[in-house]
Amino acid sequence: MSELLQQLDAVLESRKCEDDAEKSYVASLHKKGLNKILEKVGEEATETILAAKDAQSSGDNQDMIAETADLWFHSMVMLSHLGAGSQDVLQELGRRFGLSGLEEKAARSKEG
Ligand SMILES: N=c1c2ncn([C@@H]3O[C@H](COP(=O)(O)OP(=O)(O)OP(=O)(O)O)[C@@H](O)[C@H]3O)c2ncn1[C@@H]1O[C@H](COP(=O)(O)O)[C@@H](O)[C@H]1O
Repeated sequence: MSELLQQLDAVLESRKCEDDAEKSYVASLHKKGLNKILEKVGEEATETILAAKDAQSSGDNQDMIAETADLWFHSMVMLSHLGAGSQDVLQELGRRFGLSGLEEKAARSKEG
């Protein structure tokens, strides 16, 4: 699965050199710039929340899964636009793996 994210990262990166925004959605986002990309991330986050509420009442997860894919994808475009990638996020999740969220929070408040 991480291989798929890596492949998608490479495609997103290559779209920075694609001049024809008519041919590529990702190139069009890179060209419009960070504000447009962030607008899409916010829009997809809202759509994911609404789809999750619908999934709870209908018992059908399909739309929620599709909206989450849109959110992940646009977040990956954001990372790529700023010179980061999904592997950086996976590394951070790996670092946190097995570390209880409550323990981590308690350690943070002791530090502060
Ligand atoms: N995974 C995706 C992906 N997911 C969603 N989308 C596009 O995201 C767009 C925005 O979704 P919306 O539901 O908001 O659609 P919309 O209302 O038409 O969008 P706006 O007019 O508001 O911009 C749609 O056009 C979707 O097709 C994606 N576009 C591309 N990819 C991947 O990125 C690769 C490169 O894409 P291109 O750069 O277009 O070749 C593709 O091969 C795919 O692997």
